[in-house]
Amino acid sequence: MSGGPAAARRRSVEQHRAEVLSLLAAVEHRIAAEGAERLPVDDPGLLGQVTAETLSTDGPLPPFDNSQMDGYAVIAAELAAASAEHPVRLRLGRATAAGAAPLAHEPGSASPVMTGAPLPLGADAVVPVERTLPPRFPALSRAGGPAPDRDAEVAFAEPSAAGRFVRRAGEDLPAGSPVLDPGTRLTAARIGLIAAAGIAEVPVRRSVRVLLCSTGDELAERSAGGDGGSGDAPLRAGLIHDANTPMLAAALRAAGASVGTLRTGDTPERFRAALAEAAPGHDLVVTTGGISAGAFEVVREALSPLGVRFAPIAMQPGGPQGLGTLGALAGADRGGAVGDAAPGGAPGAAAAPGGAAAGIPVLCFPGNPVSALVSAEMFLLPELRRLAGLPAERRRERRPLAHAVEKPAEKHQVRRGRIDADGRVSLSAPGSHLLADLAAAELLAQLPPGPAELAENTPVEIWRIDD
Ligand SMILES: Nc1nc2c(c(=O)[nH]1)N[C@H]1C(S)=C(S)[C@@H](COP(=O)(O)OP(=O)(O)OC[C@H]3O[C@@H](n4cnc5c(N)ncnc54)[C@H](O)[C@@H]3O)O[C@H]1N2
Ligand code: MOO
Repeated sequence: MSGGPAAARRRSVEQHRAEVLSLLAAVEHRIAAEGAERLPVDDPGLLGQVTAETLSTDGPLPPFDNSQMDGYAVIAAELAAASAEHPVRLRLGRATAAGAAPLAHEPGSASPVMTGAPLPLGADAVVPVERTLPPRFPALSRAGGPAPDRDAEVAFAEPSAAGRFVRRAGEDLPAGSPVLDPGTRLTAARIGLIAAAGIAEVPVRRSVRVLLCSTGDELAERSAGGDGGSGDAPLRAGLIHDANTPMLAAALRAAGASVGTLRTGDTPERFRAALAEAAPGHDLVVTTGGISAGAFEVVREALSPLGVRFAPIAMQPGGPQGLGTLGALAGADRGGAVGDAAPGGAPGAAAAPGGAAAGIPVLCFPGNPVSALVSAEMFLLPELRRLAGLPAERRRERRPLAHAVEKPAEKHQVRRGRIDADGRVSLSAPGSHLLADLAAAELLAQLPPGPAELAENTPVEIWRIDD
C-alpha cells in the first residue's frame, strides 16, 4: 500500500481515529485489569497520579461543628437586643482550645473558643473577639476550667445570628459522600482533601507505558564523539539530529504517559530484534519514520509482514500511517526471523505463548517531525490525556482566516499558525519539515476536506497548542 493513485479511497481522519481508539481500548483494559497500586497519602510520587477507585470516607468533613474565628461562643438569641448604646453583657465562660474535646456551654455566658476548636455544646454562634468589649481575651485557663477572673464579663454591641462563624460538620463533605471519583488526577488540593478525610492509602492506576522508536540511518548519535557527532562536533554530511525522540517523548509525558525510547537504523531485521527486546513491559509502541513509499522503509518492511497495516489517510501532514499489534512479532521471534534478537533480558519471552511482546498495540507515525507531532495530536495524545485524568481535548475555537488559503481539496489539512492582533488566524507554510514554524505556532488549524480555496475571513476551527 504505497501512496497509490486512489487518493479518494484513503481512509478519513475520523475512520483512522476510530481504529486507533479501538486499539487503545485494549491498553485501558489491561491497566484496569492489573488493579490499583496503593500509595501512602504522603508519598512524594502521588502528585499527578490518577485515582483507580472511588475514594470515600465514613465521617463528615469537618468532622465536628467548630469555630471559624477566635472569639466567643454564644446563644445568638441572647444578643438580640445588643446595640452600641445598650451592649449585652455575658459572664465569661470556660475556654475551648483547638484540639480540646467539646465543653458544655452555659446559657447566659460567652465561652471563649479558638479557631478550629469544637463549638461548645448548646452555643449556636461565634462572635470574633475583636467585635467584643474588651476586644481581646482576658487571661484564660487552657484546660477548660474557669477563667482566673471569675467575675469577668464580655460585652456585645451588636446582635449575632445562629450559625454565624460556625463551621458545621459535613459542610465541606457530607458523611458517606465520595471524596474523589475514579480517574481523577491528583493535584495538591486533592491530596489535601484525601488527607483531611483520613484516607491513609490512595489507590492509583499506573501510567501508560509507551515505547517510542525513532528510526533512520540519517539520525546522528547524540553522544559527543559519536557517529556524526553533536554538541560542538560538526554534523557529518547527510546526517541530521534526532528531533522526534525528544519532541514526542516530551509530548507523551505531558499527556501523562511514561516513556521508554529506542533508536534504530534502517535495517528491518535489526529493528525487529531491538523491538522484540525493548517492547515487553510497555503498553504501546509508537514508531516514527520508515513507513511511506521509499525503497528502504524500515518500519513498514519489518512490521507489515507481521500484520501491522500501513495505509495512507486523507490528511496532511500525517498522510502515511500504520497501526496494528505486535502479536506476530513474537511469532517471528520464535521462528528466528529476528536475527540476533534473542533478548536474554526479556523474562518469559520464550516461554509465554506469543512471546512477551504479544498483543502490544503499535502506532506508526511518519518521520517528518511536523507530521509526527501532528499525528500524535490528532490520534494519540487526547486519549492518553483522558487516561491520565487530564482534559483530553485541546481548547477549540473558531476564528476567521487572516488570508486566503489553498489546500488539497480531498484532504484534511492541519496547518500551524498564530493569532493576529485583530484575532484572525495567520497560517505558516504547509511543509511538514518546517519545525521552527511549529515551534512558534500557537494553534493547529483544522481544515477538513472541502473547497481547495478558502477565502480571507473564512471561519476555521483551531486547536490551541500554546499552553
Ligand atoms: N513517493 C512518495 N514519497 C513520499 C510520500 C508519498 O506518498 N510518496 N509521502 C511523503 C510524506 S507525506 C511523508 S510525511 C514522508 C513520511 O516518510 P516516512 O514516514 O517514511 O519517514 P522517513 O522517510 O523515514 O523520514 C521522513 C523525513 O523525516 C526525517 N526524520 C525521520 N526521523 C526523524 C527524526 N527522528 N528526527 C528528525 N527528522 C526525522 C527524515 O530525515 C526525512 O526527512 O514521506 C514522504 N515521501
Ligand atoms: O503527510 Mo506528510 O506527513 O505531509 O508530510
